[in-house]
This record gives sequence, C-alpha cells and structure tokens, in this order.
Amino acid sequence: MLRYFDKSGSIVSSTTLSHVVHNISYNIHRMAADSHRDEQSLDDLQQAPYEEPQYIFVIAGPSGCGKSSVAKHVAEQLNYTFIEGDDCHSKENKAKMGNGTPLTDEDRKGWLNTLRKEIVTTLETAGTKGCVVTCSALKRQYRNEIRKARKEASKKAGKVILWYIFLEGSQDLLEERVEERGKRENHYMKAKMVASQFKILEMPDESEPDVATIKVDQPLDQVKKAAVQRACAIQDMPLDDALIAQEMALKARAATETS
Ligand SMILES: Nc1ncnc2c1ncn2[C@@H]1O[C@H](COP(=O)(O)OP(=O)(O)O)[C@@H](O)[C@H]1O
Ligand SMILES: O=C(O)[C@H](O)[C@@H](O)[C@H](O)[C@H](O)COP(=O)(O)O
Repeated sequence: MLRYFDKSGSIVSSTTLSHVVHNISYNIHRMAADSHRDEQSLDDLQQAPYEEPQYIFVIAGPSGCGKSSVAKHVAEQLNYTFIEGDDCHSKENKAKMGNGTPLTDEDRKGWLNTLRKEIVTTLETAGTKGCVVTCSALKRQYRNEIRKARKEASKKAGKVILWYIFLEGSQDLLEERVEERGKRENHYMKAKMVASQFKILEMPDESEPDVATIKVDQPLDQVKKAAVQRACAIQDMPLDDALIAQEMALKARAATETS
C-alpha cells in the first residue's frame, strides 16, 4: 500500500502497489494494441483496468466501548464515509431503549436491514472509497446480517471487502463510560442497559476470521491509533487473503445456519 501523508501525519491518499503495477502494464498493453490495431483484436486488451476494492469497516461492541469515537476517527483518517448505526434505529426502538427496555431480535431486524441498505447505497455512490460503520453487532446472527452488505454492494460497486473491528472491554468499564457520557450529553442509552447487552453478547471467535479485536482498557487515543493500524493492515493484505477470510466467515455462517 502506498500512502501519502500531510504535515500532521494524516493519510491524504493511498493506493496499492499491485494496483499501480497492474494499471501501468494495462496502459503499456493498450498502447501496443493501439499501434497494431489492424493485426490485433480487442481481445488482446485482456482485462479492463483493475479496480481497487471498496472497504466496509464495522466498528462493533456493546454500548460505551467507543464505537462512535473510534469510527469517526478511522473514517477521517482513511477519508471514508462515516455511518452511525444508531441513526438507523426507528423512533420506537430508541424510545424503548430510552425507557430501559432491551431490544428483541425482532426489534433489531428492521434496524439491521435499514443499516445494511444504508451501507450498500453509500458504496454505490460514486466517489466513496469505503465506509466506516458503527453497529453493536452483539450476536453472530446480527453480524451475518451486515455481512450480506458485501455481496449486495458488489453487484454494482465491484469488489467489496467487509471487516469487523470489535472493541472489547469489561461490563464494569463500559457501564462506567456510559454513566460518564450520560453526565455530559443527553443519550438515550443509559448505563443499566449495558448489562442486558452483555447478557446476549456472543464474542466473535476464530470461526469468524473477518474480525479483528482491540481491547479498550487503554486510553482512547491508543484505541483510535490501533484501529487505524488494523484497518491499514487489512487494506495491505493481499486481496486473495482478505477474500479468503470473508469466504471462511460466510462458510461458517452457512454451517451454523443449516445445523
Ligand atoms: N478508551 C477509552 N478511554 C476513555 N474513555 C473512552 C474510551 N473509549 C470511549 N470513551 C468514552 O466513553 C464514552 C462512550 O464512547 P462512545 O464512542 O460513545 O461509545 P459507543 O459508541 O460504543 O457507545 C464516551 O464518552 C467516550 O469519550
Ligand atoms: O443492539 C442494541 O442493543 C442497540 O442497537 C444498541 O446497539 C444501541 O443502539 C447502542 O448500543 C446505543 O448506542 P451506543 O452504543 O452509542 O451507546
């Protein structure tokens, strides 16, 4: 991956070396084909220029783990579109959570559907290189719902890679952070709701190889930095490896769904 930084150290642009090499060789090939137009068929042009993939980074974890703070930072650093998952909740869902009632699977169905569509629409919008999304994604089945965005968006947008960055912290720590946040801003999610999220939380394991985990019992700046590093490392992975991880997650999904 080639990156260009401004004076403050922020990434201003990035591209993969293989992308550059591919397009140089494509252009050389095309010039050669142009000069021998009579002898060469259009088939000689082989493939169209290699498109860089688009990325979906889903920053996940229970309330208070730092999803919004971290996702905004990663989106800024990569110059990707930021999507706040909470904005996709219905008024009813927000009122329910605000009243201290945990959501059910059924309540979350519509939310995940709206969020997935928002991701797909964003990627299909010209000029967007990728998006960074917040979503608690507490259960494997919820993560699977969002994983479907990759294939849906690929139909129009080209190659799409989806990766979870899961922020991991203890219940006590997150309750404390939600409590503190509640003193500073008016947020519908109250600290006592964190316990209900931990009750249903299914931490991703090695059967979901498209998940990177970061511990949040460290200062926010360090978590942000680690998340940007993870996102950059994922983008630096050979495309085949990234896609294999995706396919493994999808296959594991198929296995659990049929069992
Ligand atoms: N690593 C951290 N260290 C200290 N405070 C944090 C950390 N991560 C998040 N916070 C604080 O905790 C609160 C919850 O963070 P937020 O980004 O809103 O989390 P989420 O979107 O997951 O609910 C905010 O007030 C934020 O400033
Ligand atoms: O699945 C759920 O229980 C909710 O959707 C949950 O994810 C909620 O929306 C956020 O946790 C609240 O917002 P914060 O995460 O920003 O606190």
